[in-house]
Amino acid sequence: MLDRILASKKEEVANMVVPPKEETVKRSSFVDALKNPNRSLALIAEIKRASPSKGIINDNIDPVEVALSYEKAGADAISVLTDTPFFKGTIEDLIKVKQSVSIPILRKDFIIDKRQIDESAAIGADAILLIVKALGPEKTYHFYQYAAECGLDCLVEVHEEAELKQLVDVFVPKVIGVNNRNLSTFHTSLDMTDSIAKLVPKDTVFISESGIHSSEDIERVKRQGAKGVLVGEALMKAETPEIGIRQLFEKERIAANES
Ligand SMILES: O=P(O)(O)OC[C@@H](O)[C@@H](O)c1c[nH]c2ccccc12
Repeated sequence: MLDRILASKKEEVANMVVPPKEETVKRSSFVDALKNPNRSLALIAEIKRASPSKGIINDNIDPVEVALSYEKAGADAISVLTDTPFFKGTIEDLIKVKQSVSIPILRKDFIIDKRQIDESAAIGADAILLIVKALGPEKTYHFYQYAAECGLDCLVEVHEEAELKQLVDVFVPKVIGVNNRNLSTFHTSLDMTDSIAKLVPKDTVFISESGIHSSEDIERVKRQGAKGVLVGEALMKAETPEIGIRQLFEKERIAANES
């Protein structure tokens, strides 16, 4: 599946027109937000209408309303899918969300070309996702540096131990995420967080991404060493985004009440 997405992205990029840089964008630091979370674990709450693995998740949303609810419920950052063919997200979603909240925005897409980094800066993203499996470690490094020149932070995503080992031989990013979902097979297991956690360099913020549905899952990845989580489906399917976030961090509230 990743191959299909990347092939479609290649075509998209060939036809893209990068919008002019918006000088008035006020960037907010993704890295700082993750380092100073509102809870014992940072929450990146995702706006995701659909995915190739789950089909339609929740098509009936106003991304601005969801973003405002995420911010109000104490999310530390918001991830906005901007890929249209596979995830039903749009660049307009990100532009509107950035204009409505003050917490940092991660552009979630498949970045394979530097011009998409220019575009991300122009539309107001604060950070971008770089997928090591799609880029390889060297290109990930070059894109990471170029993003920094554009004022953007990166979430560098790995899935396997070997990928992480190759990556840290080249450079150590400030934020590394493990995708608990294999993008080729869609198999999802929180065991991935466990195996990757052991290899993440000490000063790197470590994020567990995908397949997190309950407060038990949150406690589990926290025990495994994650400093943050990226959650989409569980929040998009909750009665409201606030209720979803409250339920995810229920154990934490109980612990706080008891002490
Ligand atoms: O909806 P979930 O299982 O909570 O997952 C969110 C996020 O981790 C997932 O959307 C994601 C992680 N890495 C990606 C790369 C591309 C597209 C999507 C993703």
